[in-house]
Amino acid sequence: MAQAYQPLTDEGAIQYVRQLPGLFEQTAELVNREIGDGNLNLVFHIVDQQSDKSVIIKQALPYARVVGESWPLTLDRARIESETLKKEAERAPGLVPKVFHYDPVMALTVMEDLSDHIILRTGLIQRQRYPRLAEDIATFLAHTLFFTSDYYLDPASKKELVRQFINPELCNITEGLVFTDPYYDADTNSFNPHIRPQVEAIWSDAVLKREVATLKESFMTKAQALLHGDLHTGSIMVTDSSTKVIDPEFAFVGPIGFDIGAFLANLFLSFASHEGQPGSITERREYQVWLLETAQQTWHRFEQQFRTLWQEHVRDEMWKTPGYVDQVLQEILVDSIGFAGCKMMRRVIGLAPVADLETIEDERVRAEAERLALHIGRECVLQRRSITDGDALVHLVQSIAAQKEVQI
Ligand SMILES: Nc1ncnc2c1ncn2[C@@H]1O[C@H](COP(=O)(O)OP(=O)(O)O)[C@@H](O)[C@H]1O
Ligand SMILES: CSC[C@H]1O[C@H](OP(=O)(O)O)[C@H](O)[C@@H]1O
Repeated sequence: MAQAYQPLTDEGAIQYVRQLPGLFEQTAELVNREIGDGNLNLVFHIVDQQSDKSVIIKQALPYARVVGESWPLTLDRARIESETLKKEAERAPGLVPKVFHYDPVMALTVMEDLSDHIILRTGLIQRQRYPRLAEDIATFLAHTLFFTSDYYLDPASKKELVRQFINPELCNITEGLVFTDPYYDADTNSFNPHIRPQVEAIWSDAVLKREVATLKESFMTKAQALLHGDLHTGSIMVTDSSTKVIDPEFAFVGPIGFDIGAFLANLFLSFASHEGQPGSITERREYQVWLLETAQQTWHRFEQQFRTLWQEHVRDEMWKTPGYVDQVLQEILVDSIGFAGCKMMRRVIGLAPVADLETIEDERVRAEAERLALHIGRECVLQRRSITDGDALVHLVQSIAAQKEVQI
């Protein structure tokens, strides 16, 4: 075990897992590849060529990988990630990778290798359909969020949970990159020059910015439940029959709608991207229908499961008042749609774009998809309070896409 933090080399990662009890035989022929493709961390894939047994080591760097050493970042995010994965495994068994080992000094987690899965975003770009996706994500959301909220936990345990998952540096990234930088001419922004008029319209839209300001305040103050904190389609790995949620280093106790909104936003970003991805119009339209059905089903099944958990477990007598759960769920839906809107606009205007849009090679074609994403994002923020169910949400997205001239 290392006495001081150091980033692992390829060989160091092999030596590290070799000395951990219970993982590999002494005779194991270990090979290693660094496969990290995210913005922040190192990820090593280590395989025993004799037995085919494999593990993943994820190690935090003391800075944000995408920017470099000029952006220092806490190593505590590795603790947040491993402790969140363990909590999620208790409440949503089978939907997260197993944690084998966590090392606070090396800021690393050794976990189950999910290389038989692919990153959902990649699957969506390839227009794959995942029959279990809506149900599994709804289950993950309903269970992880309900059981870490005041609706279930006693007040002292809930406040201890808030303390355990104080995550100021990672929250600060979201506060900046999601809720502030896209709304002015920030240095961190990076967008397609063909959409500058639409981006400038957003910068000067005071009505929109007041609504985003409200959502930012909710993100910072509404300590409802332990969130994953970054539930985009790059944080979900899938096969036809399995769904796993990875990468909860942005976890903290925040508004329930933030996780739901992140997932919906990324389905809608994929929806917009298929305006510009290659393929016949029929193929693309049919896939867009599947994406919207998945969004609708995710909300529908989340709501049903959350209601069931509420009926069985809600703790406080006042919250058993008839109609209160309906009010709570309506507020969660409105928050989710608002956060979804912000999450869409940040991926078009700000740092850290998404491959769904970036893989559209022709930048004029990409601009059309990006304008649609901005338009959906803006309307989600502005119209969120008038939406009462998943059907109405899907209808909103469809009606925006159906407009011939997309104007912001
Ligand atoms: N448990 C795992 N099994 C297999 N591959 C993984 C696993 N965890 C991460 N990866 C791979 O590493 C990549 C980066 O991981 P991620 O946790 O998203 O890192 P970051 O925090 O830097 O974004 C993922 O996109 C995925 O390809
Ligand atoms: C400088 S961090 C940018 C961006 O990256 C994170 O995503 P991931 O760790 O999955 O790559 C998060 O969404 C941050 O906002």
